[in-house]
Amino acid sequence: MGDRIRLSSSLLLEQRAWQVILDREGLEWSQPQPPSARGEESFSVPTSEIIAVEETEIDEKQSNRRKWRKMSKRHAFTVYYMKRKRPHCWRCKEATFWCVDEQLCNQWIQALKELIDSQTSRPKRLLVYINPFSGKKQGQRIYEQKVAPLFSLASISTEVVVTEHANHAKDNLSEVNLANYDGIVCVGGDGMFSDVMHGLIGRTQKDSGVDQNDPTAPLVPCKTRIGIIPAGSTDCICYATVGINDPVTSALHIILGDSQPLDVSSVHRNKTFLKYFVSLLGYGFYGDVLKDSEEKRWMGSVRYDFAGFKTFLSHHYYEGTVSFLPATHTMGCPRDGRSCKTKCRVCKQSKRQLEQLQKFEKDRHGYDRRNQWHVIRGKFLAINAANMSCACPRSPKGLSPSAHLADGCADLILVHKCSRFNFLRYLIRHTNEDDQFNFTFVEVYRIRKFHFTSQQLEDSDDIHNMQKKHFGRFCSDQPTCCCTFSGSTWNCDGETLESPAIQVEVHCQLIKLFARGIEPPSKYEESPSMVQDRSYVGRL
Ligand SMILES: CCCCCCCCCCCCC/C=C/[C@@H](O)[C@H](COP(=O)(O)O)NC(C)=O
Ligand SMILES: Nc1ncnc2c1ncn2[C@@H]1O[C@H](COP(=O)(O)OP(=O)(O)O)[C@@H](O)[C@H]1O
Ligand SMILES: [Ca+2]
Repeated sequence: MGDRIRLSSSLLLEQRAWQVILDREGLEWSQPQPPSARGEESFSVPTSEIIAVEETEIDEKQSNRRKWRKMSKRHAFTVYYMKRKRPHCWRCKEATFWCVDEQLCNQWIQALKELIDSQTSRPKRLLVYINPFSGKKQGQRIYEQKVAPLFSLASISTEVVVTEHANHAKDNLSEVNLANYDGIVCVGGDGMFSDVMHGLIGRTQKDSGVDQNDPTAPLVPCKTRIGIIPAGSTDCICYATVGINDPVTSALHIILGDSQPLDVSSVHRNKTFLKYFVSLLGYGFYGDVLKDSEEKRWMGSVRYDFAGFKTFLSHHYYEGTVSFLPATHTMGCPRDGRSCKTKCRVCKQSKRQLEQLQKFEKDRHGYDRRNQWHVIRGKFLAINAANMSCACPRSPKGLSPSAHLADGCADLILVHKCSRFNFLRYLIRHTNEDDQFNFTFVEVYRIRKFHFTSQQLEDSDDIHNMQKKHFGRFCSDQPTCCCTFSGSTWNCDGETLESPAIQVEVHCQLIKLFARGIEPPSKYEESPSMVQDRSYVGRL
């Protein structure tokens, strides 16, 4: 839309006349002479929050109403826009404006359409993957009833794939023509997102000739954004990037073309790529909870409560060595209370400084005096690497409340062996305002890379080294070693991963989501209150 477009007309809304103005900034309507009893009434919707405009069909009943009979011809258009219902929760609202003649009505529709088209970050074609078995098995219903009508209102064309097996989305993404789509949408939980993300990252690396098995290879960032329609059991990734697990809100973030960069961490064992994660990589407690709950899938999301209780009672600890490279490129730290918000400055600055640091390291062939690895040997109840806060309905502040979405760091949380009572106190602090890191048995570090080796593997390595010396065999070089270990399992974004030794590296802003991070509360207060409070989709 050109700068020249500015419309200003007197139009009817809810049987009252309003002065309505449209310019590049957005749409505004106010009472020309505010009745003193009501006070001044004025409403505005920024361009970035206008969803669609449609010519309004006028039914007989409406047109026969006395008020409308005064108008020679009955022409109206409806504007659909986003409204903040409560913090982080968005809805699609509508306002119908009546015009004196057809020409004026068309002029308004045309101008609004041009304005919407000028929003180039909005997707027009989406590839949608639905896991019909996520969470309460409502994925398909949620998509068809709450999301598809909004996509069609916003003139977005979709290709929908209902998955038939695990890894279906991942396999499919290795062959589709990505140029045909402006984004990928996954309907499901964290596991479904993981499938889609692995497909997209794997595809991008393959197309760019990058070998994912090489732990030192710089990965190529993915251009296509991913949208998450939450329909899973935990929905941590959606909750921590949007602030709520609500399908309509997520659909609106997609439609309005939001973009939130996200760090992705890679997990390798020696020269073998194992997995990526964006939220949690957890060994010990969270790994055991996940492994136990996988056998109880039929229970739905309560499986986590059962498995959580059982795992808590079993109180297993695991011995091993953690070594990590602390992040020196960021001004944030895990206990500074500066949580990641929309357009986060910590993330922006960290990315810039990380690029400088990486250039410096490259010039010096990896050598940097600050690159000091820390080594901690111990008995751990839990080892958690949180790439983001990991907030979810079970823990609204998350495992690491001040972790950032896009700073190139993860927060490494080490929970040392302690009494059951103390571990319970630690867990409970995930659900209240108290600092869960304020315990002598808990350590937390902001890191770029970390390694873990279980005690059993270290011991068997010693034996193997001896064997190698005497017999020339060395089986622990293999990713799937012939030995069995009584170690824990990794919980990698809700997917189980078995490996007694891993190397993890954070890749700053490797992917982008249709989201905008956590909006500060002031945004909700700014949201316009509406004359016409009919929700288009809220009732569905
Ligand atoms: C006594 C009180 C105990 C309260 C403990 C609260 C801690 C809750 C922390 C939640 C863990 C967040 C990490 C998210 C993991 C998901 O990826 C994963 C899989 O989610 P999905 O089923 O795919 O949606 N879910 C779980 C529970 O491991
Ligand atoms: N049609 C399917 N049948 C079985 N498993 C599937 C199907 N589609 C996807 N999956 C797998 O289901 C797992 C869990 O999915 P997710 O959406 O996270 O549900 P939940 O939140 O209930 O765990 C994912 O690992 C995904 O690969
Ligand atoms: Ca991060």
